[in-house]
Amino acid sequence: MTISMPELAVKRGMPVTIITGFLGSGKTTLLNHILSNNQNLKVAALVNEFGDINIDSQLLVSMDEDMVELSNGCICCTINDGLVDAAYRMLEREDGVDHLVIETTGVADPLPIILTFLGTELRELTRLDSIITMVDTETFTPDHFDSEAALKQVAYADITILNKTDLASSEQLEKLETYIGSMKAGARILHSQHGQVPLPLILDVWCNNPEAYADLVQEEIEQTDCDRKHHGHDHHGHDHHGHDHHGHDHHDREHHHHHSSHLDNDGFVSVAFESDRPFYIEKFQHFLEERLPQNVFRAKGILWFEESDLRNIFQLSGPRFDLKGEQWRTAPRNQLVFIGRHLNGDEIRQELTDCLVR
Ligand SMILES: Nc1nc2c(ncn2[C@@H]2O[C@H](COP(=O)(O)OP(=O)(O)OP(=O)(O)O)[C@@H](O)[C@H]2O)c(=O)[nH]1
Repeated sequence: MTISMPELAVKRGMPVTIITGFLGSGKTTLLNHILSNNQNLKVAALVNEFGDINIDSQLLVSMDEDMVELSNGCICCTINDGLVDAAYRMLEREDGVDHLVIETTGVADPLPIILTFLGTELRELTRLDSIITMVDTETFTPDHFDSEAALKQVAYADITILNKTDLASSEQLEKLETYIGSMKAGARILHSQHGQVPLPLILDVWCNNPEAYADLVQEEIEQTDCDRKHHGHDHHGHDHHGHDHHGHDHHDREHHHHHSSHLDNDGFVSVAFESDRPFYIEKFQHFLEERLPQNVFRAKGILWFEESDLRNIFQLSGPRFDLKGEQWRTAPRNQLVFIGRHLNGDEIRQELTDCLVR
């Protein structure tokens, strides 16, 4: 097979790990654990985030910046467009990368990403090592948040990590383990708190079996070849989407792959807020406790308070939130993302504006 990239001094067979899991389940926490404990293994990460501002990149442990690539938006399209390019950049690095880790957004169906590795020219250059699915043991229930994506994340897992065991009873944990075992015979299941699992259990484990999706892979290969014919030598040929002024994707169904039917992120939307003015701490706290819409499922951000010299990392996941202070490394500013169903962005932004110092 010929590849249209001129510079082909790339490494072959690079192991790839996909970390998936629902909003707030602990994907970034696991990635940080990997990046802090990888020792001699050179790990590069691709992080895809749902929301218009990249908060995750700022929450990753300090490391060689070139080793992390980011993108925002709907994973079905955006990452596929950029994924092949980004993977190539990693493969071509002169100083070499030993392992590629991809963190999906919390509302992503992992299948299109799996198929991108198995069904495009990347299949000759990479080896899908495993799909790891993080599960929040405290909040996950068999209705999987009414989200098709959440169900698929569990269904496609090669390794399931039942995370946040500190927040769940042993009964809850046992029930969840039985449920997941019933969905997938022979599932590999690990338990963790803050993603702390021994890396030899999750990296270079040869857990993915491409035969499991052989038919879909075959279709993807045919589709990719067909795209290539129609789109000249563009090596991924996913020329099927545009952005509106909010940076959200519009999908052109005509060219859209059959398996990327997960177009609406299961109804989840994200609302971003940024400001160069600080919040009054009391007003912000009042907003969180009294005014925050019930349907906010997840929020995260970097907060600047009038009353504090610290950069406050804000995390809200399901029923709980926390703030952690650390030193600013940049000029202070506020950056926040709220994620949920049926959110009224204007209302949330107005509430937040009212918390700012004038
Ligand atoms: N108590 C407890 N909190 C945890 C654990 N693992 C992660 N968290 C917290 O859960 C919150 C969400 O974790 P993240 O790693 O950001 O989750 P994520 O899956 O990357 O979230 P999205 O980016 O929204 O998809 C953070 O506040 C973490 O500190 C755990 O085992 N126990």
